Amino acid sequence: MYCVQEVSPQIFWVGGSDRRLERFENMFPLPNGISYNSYLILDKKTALLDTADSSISSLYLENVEHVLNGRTLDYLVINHMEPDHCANIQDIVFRYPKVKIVGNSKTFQFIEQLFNFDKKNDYYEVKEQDEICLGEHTLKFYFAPMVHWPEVMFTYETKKKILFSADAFGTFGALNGNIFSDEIDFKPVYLSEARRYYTNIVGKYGPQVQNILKKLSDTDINMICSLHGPIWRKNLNYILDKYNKWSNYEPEKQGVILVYASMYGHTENAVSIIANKLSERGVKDMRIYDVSKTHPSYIIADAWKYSNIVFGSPTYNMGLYYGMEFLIREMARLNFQKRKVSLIGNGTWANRAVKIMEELLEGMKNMEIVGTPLEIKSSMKKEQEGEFDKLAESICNSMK
Ligand SMILES: Cc1cc2nc3c(=O)[nH]c(=O)nc-3n(C[C@H](O)[C@H](O)[C@H](O)COP(=O)(O)O)c2cc1C
Repeated sequence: MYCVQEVSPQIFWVGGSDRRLERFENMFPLPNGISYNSYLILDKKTALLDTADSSISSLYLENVEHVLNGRTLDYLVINHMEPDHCANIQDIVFRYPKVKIVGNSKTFQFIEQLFNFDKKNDYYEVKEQDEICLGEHTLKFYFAPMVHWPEVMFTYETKKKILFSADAFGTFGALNGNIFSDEIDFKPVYLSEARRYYTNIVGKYGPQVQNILKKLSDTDINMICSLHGPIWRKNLNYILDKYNKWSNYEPEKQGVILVYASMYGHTENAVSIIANKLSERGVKDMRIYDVSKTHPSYIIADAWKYSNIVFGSPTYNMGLYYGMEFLIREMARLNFQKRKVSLIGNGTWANRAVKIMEELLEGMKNMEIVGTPLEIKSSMKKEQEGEFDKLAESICNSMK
């Protein structure tokens, strides 16, 4: 049976959640599932904003049919062509053959690449800030290229001041009956997953996120409806402030995460010793991660949050232990920047770990090496403790 909620009079959430999917994009673990949001506006004309993933197709189509209650669908607005949101386009255009498909030139290019139906005559191409009047509600389109994909646009409903923001402001995590962020204890339940979603999925495109935030800075917004996760209708500045920080690559917190690779425990031991020394000097709320144990998406999310990172890695076949190399390369690929980094390298006959980590970091913007990198030979010895004290001191000073 259908499962929908009213977002505002005449506007309905017709999406659904998938709690079975193991990994988003077949890559990112989803311990709490994910929601696929879609919205339907009933006015003189009807408009559906985006569709949903194929995993929830049958529920989704029933939801749309239920809310339309026998009416026809006039517009299908495509803010984002990624398959987790556009998978039901074909079903929608076949069920509602008079529907106009609203998008930009890139949207239509991607539709033709992904699908095999020919509905060119029903394309309704919009340009930046074009408007479509539905009756009392008016949709205004703001292009947000590369706020994940090049065709992305945000749709702003001018009467109720609702921003339909595509993937922006989205989060991992299924919806659990409550679809509004103010009905949920957002911070403990969703914030870390919102950060993990942003940093890993959209994080590379910080400048593009800044562009759309600037473009909309004079626009009154009462509600933000993303394609994933809860809707924002209260305390919007909270999530806008997070997005501003995240897209500027600014840390949310002065603090340290320590990330290590270790086969036999000696590099782990060195990292634990530094963490203890930092704790003795008053550093609070640290995180230690083993790259072989924790999925990189979690480490990247916390790296975005904290000001300082300590990387510790063994040398492996004259290279860097590959979990560590993968992680740092992935951070670089995501345009990660503006952090203070300290290094610990380990090796038994030719220690190359520090050198390689330094080279990888040199390719990233505004990464400052804090303290003298530590090189250990196989295992940490008492005679080296002074160097560890100095490194801990430098890290603490860098956070003042
Ligand atoms: C497959 C393999 C390759 C290694 N290659 C190197 C190397 O090229 N140079 C080197 O100095 N040590 C090398 N080592 C030794 C490790 O760096 C050493 O075991 C490590 O520093 C110990 O740290 P851990 O106890 O944290 O694993 C290698 C070890 C293994 C198992």
